[in-house]
Amino acid sequence: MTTATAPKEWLLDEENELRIEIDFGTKVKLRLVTGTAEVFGTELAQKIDYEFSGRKIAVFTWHGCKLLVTGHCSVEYIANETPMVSYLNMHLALEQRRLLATQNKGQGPRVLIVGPNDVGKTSLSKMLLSYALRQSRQPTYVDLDCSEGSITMPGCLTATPLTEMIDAEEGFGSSATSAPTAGSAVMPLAYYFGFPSPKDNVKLYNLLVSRLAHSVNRRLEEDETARSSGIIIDTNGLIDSTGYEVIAHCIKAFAVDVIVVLGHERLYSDMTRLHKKAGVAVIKLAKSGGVVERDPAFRRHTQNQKIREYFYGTSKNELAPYSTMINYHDMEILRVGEGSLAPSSALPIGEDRKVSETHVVKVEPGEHLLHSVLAVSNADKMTEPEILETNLAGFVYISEIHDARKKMTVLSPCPGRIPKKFWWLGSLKWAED
Ligand SMILES: Nc1ncnc2c1ncn2[C@@H]1O[C@H](COP(=O)(O)OP(=O)(O)OP(=O)(O)O)[C@@H](O)[C@H]1O
Repeated sequence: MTTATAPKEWLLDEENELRIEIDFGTKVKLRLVTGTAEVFGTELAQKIDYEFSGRKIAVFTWHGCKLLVTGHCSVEYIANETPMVSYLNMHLALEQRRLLATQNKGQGPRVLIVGPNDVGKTSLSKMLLSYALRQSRQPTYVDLDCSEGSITMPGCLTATPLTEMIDAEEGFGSSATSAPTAGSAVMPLAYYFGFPSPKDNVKLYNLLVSRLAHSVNRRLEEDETARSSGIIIDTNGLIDSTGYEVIAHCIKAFAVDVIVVLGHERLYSDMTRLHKKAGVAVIKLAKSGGVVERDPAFRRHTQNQKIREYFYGTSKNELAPYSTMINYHDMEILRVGEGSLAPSSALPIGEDRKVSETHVVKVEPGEHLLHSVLAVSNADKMTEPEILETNLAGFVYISEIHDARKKMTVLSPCPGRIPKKFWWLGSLKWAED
C-alpha cells in the first residue's frame, strides 16, 4: 500500500460534491477541516482522518466545507450539479409516511429501489437509510442484490434492522452473520442463494425472497419503532422480462408501497403501467453524474475484498480467523438447482424442469472444493424444502484439501468445531492472498 504525503485542500461551495476514485492497493485519507460534509448520507466529523481504499465515493456538502485529501486518487473533481436535493425531497416524503405510521402505530413506507446496473441504487439506499437514522428512525435494510452482498457475502439475500449510523469508511461492512453488522445492534437475517444473478435460478430466488419477507414481517410485527420506520429494498440491476418477474414478486412479497425508479425512463413507464395503483406510488429519480460504471474486474476485486474482510476484518477492526481440520464425514455439502440439473434431453418427456431448480443434492467432497466459500446453514435436518428456507449461521473458506486422508482445512471466523453440518456450495470462489 502506498500513501502519498502532500495533502490537497478542496474548498466546496454549498450543495457541491467532491468525487474521488481510489484504486485497490492505495490508501487515501480524507479530513473535514471546516463546515459539514457527508459520504452517502453519513455525516463526517471534523478533524478526524477517514481512510478509503478501492472505493469510488462522493463527499457532499449542504452548507459548504473545506476538505483535506492525502494520498493518490485516480479521479478527483468537484461537481456542482447533483440530484441530492431530489434525494432529500424523497426522504422528506418518506418521513411524512413514517410520521403517519407512528401516530397510527402502523407500517412505515416500504420502498423498492429499481434501475439498471450502475445507476446508484445502493448509494441511494444508503442515503435514505442514513437520513432516516439521523432522524432517530430504525429502518430495515433489505439487500436483494445477490451479486454484491452489501451486508454479508455475495450470493446472499439479507435483511438488517439498522439502529446506528452506517460507517462512512466501510459502508455496511462485511460482518459475520453470527454478529451484528455495522449500523445495527441486531444480527442480520441471511438466506443463501449462491448465484450472482436471479436469472441463474429464478424459482429459488423468488422462494428466498418470500421467506425473507416473511421473516422481516414477523420481526416488524413485534417492533413498533422498526415497523413505523419502514423498509428500504435494494435490488440488482436486472430489468429484462425475468427482471420484471422478479420485481413483481418482490413487490408482492414485501407489500411494497413506494417504487423508486432510478435513471431509466422506460422502466419508469413500465413500472407505472404495471404497478401504480391505489396505495402504491411510483417515483422517478435522476441518476447522479458521479455514479461510476464498474467493470467486471473491479467488481471481482470488490467481491474478493468483501470475502477477505469477512475473515480478516478491516485495518480498523482486524479479525483473526481460525483454521480447522475437518473430516469429510463430519459435514454434508449441498447444492441446489443449476449445478445439479440434468440436461433437458435427459428429462422424461413432459417433466417440469422447474421442479429440479429447487431440488437439493449432496456434493461429494474432493479437490474441486479447494478455494470455495461455503455458507453454513442453521438447519439440523436435511428436509426439503425447509432446508432451503433456513437462514445462515455464517461462512467458511476451504483452504486445503487432503483427499487421500479424506480431510479438509477450513477457515472460519469462530474457534473450534463448526457447529452446523450442512454447508451450501454456490459459485463463490476466493484465492486467499
Ligand atoms: N455521486 C457519486 N460520486 C462518485 N461515485 C459515486 C457516486 N454515486 C455512486 N458512486 C459510486 O458508483 C458506483 C456504483 O454505484 P452503486 O453501487 O450505488 O450503483 P448500483 O446501481 O447499486 O450498482 P449495481 O446494482 O450494478 O451493483 C459505486 O462504486 C459508488 O460508490
